Amino acid sequence: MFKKIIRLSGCSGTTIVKNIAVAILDATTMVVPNFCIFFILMEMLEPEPSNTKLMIYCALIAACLVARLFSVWMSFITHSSFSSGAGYTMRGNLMDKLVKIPLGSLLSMDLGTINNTLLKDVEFSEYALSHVLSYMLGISCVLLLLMAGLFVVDWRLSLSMLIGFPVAISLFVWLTKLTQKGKRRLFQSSDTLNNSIFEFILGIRVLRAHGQAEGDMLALGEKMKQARDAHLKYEMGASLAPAAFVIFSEVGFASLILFGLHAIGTQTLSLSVFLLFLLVSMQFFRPLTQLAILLSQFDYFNVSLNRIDELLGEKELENKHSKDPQVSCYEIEFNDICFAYEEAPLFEKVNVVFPEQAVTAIVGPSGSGKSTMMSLIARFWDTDNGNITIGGQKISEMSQSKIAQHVSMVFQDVYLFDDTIYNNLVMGQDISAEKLERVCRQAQCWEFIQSLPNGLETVVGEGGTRLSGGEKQRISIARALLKDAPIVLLDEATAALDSGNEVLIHSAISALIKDKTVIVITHNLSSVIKADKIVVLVRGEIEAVGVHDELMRISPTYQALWSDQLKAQGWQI
Ligand SMILES: Nc1ncnc2c1ncn2[C@@H]1O[C@H](COP(=O)(O)OP(=O)(O)OP(=O)(O)O)[C@@H](O)[C@H]1O
Repeated sequence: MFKKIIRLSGCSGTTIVKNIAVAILDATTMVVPNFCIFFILMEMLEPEPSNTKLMIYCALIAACLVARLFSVWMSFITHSSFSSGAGYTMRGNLMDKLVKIPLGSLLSMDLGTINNTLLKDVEFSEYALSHVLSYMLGISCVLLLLMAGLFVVDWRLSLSMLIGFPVAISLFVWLTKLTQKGKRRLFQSSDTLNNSIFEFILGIRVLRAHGQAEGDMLALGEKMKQARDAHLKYEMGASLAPAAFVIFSEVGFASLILFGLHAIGTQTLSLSVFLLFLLVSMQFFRPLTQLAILLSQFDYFNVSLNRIDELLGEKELENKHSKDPQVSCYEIEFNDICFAYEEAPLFEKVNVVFPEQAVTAIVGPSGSGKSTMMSLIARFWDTDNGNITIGGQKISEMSQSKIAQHVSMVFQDVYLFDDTIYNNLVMGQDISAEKLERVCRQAQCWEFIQSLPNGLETVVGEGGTRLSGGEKQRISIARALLKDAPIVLLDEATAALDSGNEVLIHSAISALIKDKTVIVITHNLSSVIKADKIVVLVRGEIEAVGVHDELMRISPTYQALWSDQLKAQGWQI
């Protein structure tokens, strides 16, 4: 476990040595005065006490008090800087990991679990490193020093003090192991509840519209109860180990008194030594209770560390070459692509070319793999076999940032950040005011931005909640236009818009796709008639490739899609 702490916290050997040194100094300043008091008492019981010796003991006590001020201050600084440094490193590594794992895997993870790991587990680790680990270290040093001192004075009494330890330690380890499952259950119930709370907030509109405002459908009440029960069960189980440890180790106190009285009776022990043991045993058994509680908290910390470690162990997108290959043309090619989300393959040896500076439409029934094709081009997932190339260069050898430079995407669901329209548009790029206005006009969003109270400085709310669907869509097109990437992927970009918005967005899209390699997915077949190439996809297989007239002759699926669309247009509400 210590290896894991060092690995995950990123702390150096020097930091560990510093922490241990401070703990030893702290413990020494606590233990030495006890023995000095004993020696002062012994000296005073002598017929002629030595003033020099008494002065030395008093000076030692004073020196320990001064050193203690320093050690307390030092331990506060070293432990806090260790724990906050470790928290910073863990959070940084986790964020770095989230950037490197395939987007598809990331999106399929539970939001509640990621949130709990990034916030709760890291926070608890910080707390455990600054409070639990440091106190454990300090208390252990005090106990070891006290015991070493006592062994020097009288090993028989020392052994009698430790008589209950073998049983106490065995019971502690056994009971701690027994609560492992409870700990996992506690974390899982917290993740599940957290996830449902996220779902509740994100889906609040749907829930209210369906009279589910109290979240009954998500069984929030039940999940809260489960979290409460898991917590209660864990607390009850977790308190057993420290309780058993304290009870059995304190048997040593009774054994010390019995053995001490017996030894005094047989005149093999002096009263002063017995008094020393009684005095020091108070200092010994009290911190032992604290140590037992800290040890069980430390075990809880172990679960948090494992969860952080698990997330850090998630598979990353592979980058086979350190240098990004140069791309001079933007034709996209699928060569023998095999891909499966889970067990069942979706694509098996798919071959298709998306020509440069041409519009290719992908059509096919729902679930045939159209969006997956786009996700693979953007390298949200890595393929299981085969290569996707841009201008002949494998995308598996390109970094995420390089692919992002080549590819712009516009989806049906637009996400805007809770920031100004300006920042949502430029996305960190340095763009001149003239260019911004020109692009916004092209994307048909300049007028409505100007009509907002703060224009470009208007804050849009989380996810862009203060804007309409059409407004958000035009901003996302302006964003893609500003990026000016040579490849544009449009996934149902105009679905769910009213006809007024659709006209505006179609003219915005025309500006976006000019002279670009464009791949478009749309259920509105009338907009694919003019496409340079149409790919018909059925259950992950390419049924036919061609232009509209050809496909109307050779592709049964394309004919069926048209026939369905014409029927749907005849529908009346
Ligand atoms: N993240 C995922 N994990 C597991 N399976 C997935 C995932 N995303 C999609 N699928 C499955 O892969 C198949 C293809 O999905 P995809 O979204 O690519 O189809 P599509 O043709 O774009 O569908 P639609 O037209 O309805 O949007 C479907 O069976 C879908 O259930």
